[in-house]
Amino acid sequence: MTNSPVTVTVTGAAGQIGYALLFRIASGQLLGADTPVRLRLLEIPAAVRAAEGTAMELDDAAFPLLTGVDVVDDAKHAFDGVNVALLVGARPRSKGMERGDLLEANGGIFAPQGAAINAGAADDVRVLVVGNPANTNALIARSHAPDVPAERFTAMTRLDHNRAKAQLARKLDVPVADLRKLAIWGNHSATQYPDVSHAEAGGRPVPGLVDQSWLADEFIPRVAKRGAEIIDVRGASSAASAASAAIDHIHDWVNGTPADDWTSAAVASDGSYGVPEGLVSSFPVVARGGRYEIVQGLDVDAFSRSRIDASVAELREEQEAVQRLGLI
Ligand SMILES: NC(=O)c1ccc[n+]([C@@H]2O[C@H](COP(=O)([O-])OP(=O)(O)OC[C@H]3O[C@@H](n4cnc5c(N)ncnc54)[C@H](O)[C@@H]3O)[C@@H](O)[C@H]2O)c1
Ligand SMILES: O=C(O)C[C@H](O)C(=O)O
Repeated sequence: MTNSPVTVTVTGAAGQIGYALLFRIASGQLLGADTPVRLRLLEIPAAVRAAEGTAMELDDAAFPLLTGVDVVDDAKHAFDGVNVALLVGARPRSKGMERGDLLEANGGIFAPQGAAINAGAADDVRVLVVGNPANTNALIARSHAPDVPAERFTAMTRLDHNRAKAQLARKLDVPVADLRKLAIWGNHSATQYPDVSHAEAGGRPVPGLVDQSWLADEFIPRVAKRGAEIIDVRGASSAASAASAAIDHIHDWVNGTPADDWTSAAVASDGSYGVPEGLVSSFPVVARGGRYEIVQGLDVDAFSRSRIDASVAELREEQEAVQRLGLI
């Protein structure tokens, strides 16, 4: 990143994730304390006034790194010259819905946004899709942006990764900072596979520290269904934790992951680990030189294989569904 202002566009800026995200971006937590930021807030017309209220609060916070805030209701303007695009704006699910139920409702948002990114984004644009169903929305946006390298369209599974870390730390009674090499595979949905088979706690292999029944019957479903659990308990879907994970995802993409660790992100598959090329699937990834790269050469045992295959099968079904809807 340079020291000239970076343009960051946040869609759904008046929503609950937007409200938790914007102040952290403006304070420098997204890109670092030396990088000035220009914010673009995209909303639907009915929510523009609320976004303008948030822009007023951003002014009032007097962030030294914030060089300007624009509130807009058209995608073309929102993505003109954008360097970092956070596609949050979408309808969240309510109690009893699966994320797949949102496919049609939210799919229509991401085709025009992909086209607007294709038309106007900066050459170094990085896109993170947060709005659900995030993996397939990223696929839709990417398919309308043929001039942007596929690797620039990612979807968020960092919240799942962070949730997995928190659950494992609690089980082992260790600080989260002691944990390395967890991975989320597949879809950001209940089929996702939170994988600890390569994980370490304070340098010790995690598989020797937990039993398989805890992993299969408690840990995996707890992490995979945490979104629904939050909706049930909080009465609204995760917001501050989702914003925090979005900050982590972009921060690491730009600044790199630590040498002795990896993280998780949903990226365009290159066919690694048998995941069909092009699907936006979560993998263990490292960030080097401003690029996310899939960690290669990991052993995948039979249990992991069946979990990864199940989640990838769901991604293929979603891909076929949006093909039928004419969205890709
Ligand atoms: N990937 C993840 O880990 C993760 C985690 C939490 C939430 N989510 C998803 O993030 C999305 C947003 O959640 P939220 O709680 O902030 O919802 P919210 O309803 O509070 O806010 C969504 C905002 O998006 C706006 N919006 C709708 N269509 C738009 C469009 N075409 N362009 C711009 N803005 C538009 C709405 O006006 C609203 O202000 C949901 O899809 C939710 O399921 C994903
Ligand atoms: O679960 C949801 O619908 C919201 C979000 O994807 C989450 O994981 O919290």
